[in-house]
Amino acid sequence: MSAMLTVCSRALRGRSLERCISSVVEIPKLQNNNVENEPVLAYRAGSRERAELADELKRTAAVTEEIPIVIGGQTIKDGEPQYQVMPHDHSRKIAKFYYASEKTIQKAIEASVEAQVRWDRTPLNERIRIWQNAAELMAGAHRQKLNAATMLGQSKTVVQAEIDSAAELIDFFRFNVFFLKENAKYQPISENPTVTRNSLRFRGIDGFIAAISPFNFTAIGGNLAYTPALMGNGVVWKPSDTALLSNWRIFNIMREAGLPDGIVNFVPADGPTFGRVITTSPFLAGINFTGSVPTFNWLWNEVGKNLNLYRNYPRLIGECGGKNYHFVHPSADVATVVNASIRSAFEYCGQKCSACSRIYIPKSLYEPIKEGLLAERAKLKIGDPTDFSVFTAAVIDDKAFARITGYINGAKKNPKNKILGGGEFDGSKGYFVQPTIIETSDPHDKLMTEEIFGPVLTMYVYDDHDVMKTLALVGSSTKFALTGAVFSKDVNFLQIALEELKMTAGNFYINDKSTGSVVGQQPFGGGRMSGTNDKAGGPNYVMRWTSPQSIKETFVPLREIDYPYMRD
Ligand SMILES: NC(=O)c1ccc[n+]([C@@H]2O[C@H](COP(=O)([O-])OP(=O)(O)OC[C@H]3O[C@@H](n4cnc5c(N)ncnc54)[C@H](O)[C@@H]3O)[C@@H](O)[C@H]2O)c1
Ligand SMILES: N[C@@H](CCC=O)C(=O)O
Repeated sequence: MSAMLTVCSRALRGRSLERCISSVVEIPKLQNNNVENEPVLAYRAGSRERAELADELKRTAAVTEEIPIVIGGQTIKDGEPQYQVMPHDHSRKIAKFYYASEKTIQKAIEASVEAQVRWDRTPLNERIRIWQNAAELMAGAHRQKLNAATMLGQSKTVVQAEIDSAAELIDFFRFNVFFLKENAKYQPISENPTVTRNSLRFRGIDGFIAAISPFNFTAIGGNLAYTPALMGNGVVWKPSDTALLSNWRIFNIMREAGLPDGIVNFVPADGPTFGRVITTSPFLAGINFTGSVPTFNWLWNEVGKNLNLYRNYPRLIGECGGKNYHFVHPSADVATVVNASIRSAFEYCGQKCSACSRIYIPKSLYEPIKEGLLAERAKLKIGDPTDFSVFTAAVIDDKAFARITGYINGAKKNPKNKILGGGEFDGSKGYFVQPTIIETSDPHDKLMTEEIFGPVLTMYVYDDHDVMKTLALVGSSTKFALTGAVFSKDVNFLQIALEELKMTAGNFYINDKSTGSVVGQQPFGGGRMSGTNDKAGGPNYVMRWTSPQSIKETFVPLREIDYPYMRD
């Protein structure tokens, strides 16, 4: 229906209960809705995808790509150059970029605020078309460019890149469109639409959204910046220094897909400088953050301090760290526990927010599980991620290397802790830390309670008859509640665990590893200090980025003030 304003002349002559004007509100007609997860390609020897990836890896590794700041379509090269290096070979620079100055960040804010007004008027169908184009480009022509940048820049093996920078990224783009359409189906009740018509429309939020993304998932950068944009917002995107190249490729795909300049502005910057400028802007409408607890706490505190400055209450969405657990019951299947724990703890060097880093094992299963974990750990090949036989590569940077090895060195000195496997590291060529398994006698040791974010798995062995007491420790010993898994063949126990562990994980797995959530299948996010649990990949996430407006239109003139009972 096109927007109409037809004035009824008879009504204007004063005849009551007559339709006066027609509706001016257009409810968008959105095409039929269906969606499926992007298939994960296998990269078997001789496959087309493997050959295409090999070419792209060569092309990407051959140059140091120069990445500018982009504001309103204008490219800027501000300040001292910075470099993104390959974590597994840190002498090799993969990208050169620039930290935006305070003035440049301010300029990006102004461009986003201005663009938001225009963009919010762009019909939903037009926005959806751009997102669908982008998903097709990511799935086809640019898939291997995204994967190559993620493998070389963030040191991911092919399977870890494919599930992230291909499948999950594409899924975010397709599913957010799907959820937007599903949510748009709801229109409020209109009891008699010829007299009064009620409607609800999605608006962006006036101001700008700051998207601040982590290094460990290319897809998360894309989701944090572009889901607010889909919903009609202007965005200032600060990518992580150590994921710049892959994030830059997303930015360019969105331009190619047809996103107008200025809606998302690409602003690499020093974290605290960026944080200070955005939290002191009156136009701050929201922060879409994924990263560590200290950074999110800092941002939250700054927003609190500046509350009187803002035009809106800024929405604070923060998905943070975890101390994810595997809890093993005496009835568990040992092989599943071993394989799931190795994958969860050591894939991508334990640098998934969902990685298992503590495991509770009953005494009765101690020997087979310990032996299994150590045997499998010893087989893992660590090295250059472009070598297809490698299980995992290097940790992201020198800071991560220092933090993780600090925990390992601390464990070596503590008599309560015993390194059972691994414990070696070498940062001379790349930031390599061997997958490490530690046994502790103290369930409150920092190895069992703090986020390490590296390839370190700590086990605590409990007496079988203390199973309930140990279950209680899972939630009481740490402030995090992101992911967790319980392994058991005893249905009664699983039912108890489901209740006892309810608040210990936003993503809870039964007889499966704590990692590997899929968009649309396991919407992701944790509670307690693991974040605001807005469930990326779920139906409500898009709704966090709209400020909906309720509209009531009345088509008949109002002729009196008194109510009928007053005349009875
Ligand atoms: N819950 C989830 O969904 C989820 C997903 C991925 C990662 N994570 C968490 O992210 C962390 C790892 O990522 P990281 O090392 O990139 O985290 P980080 O907190 O160091 O950095 C995240 C982003 O914040 C920026 N930043 C740093 N200080 C800032 C400041 N004062 N103001 C504004 N921005 C600032 C960084 O430059 C980066 O872009 C882990 O704790 C992990 O568990 C959580
Ligand atoms: N989707 C990821 C979590 C993202 C955090 O780093 C998983 O469940 O493995």
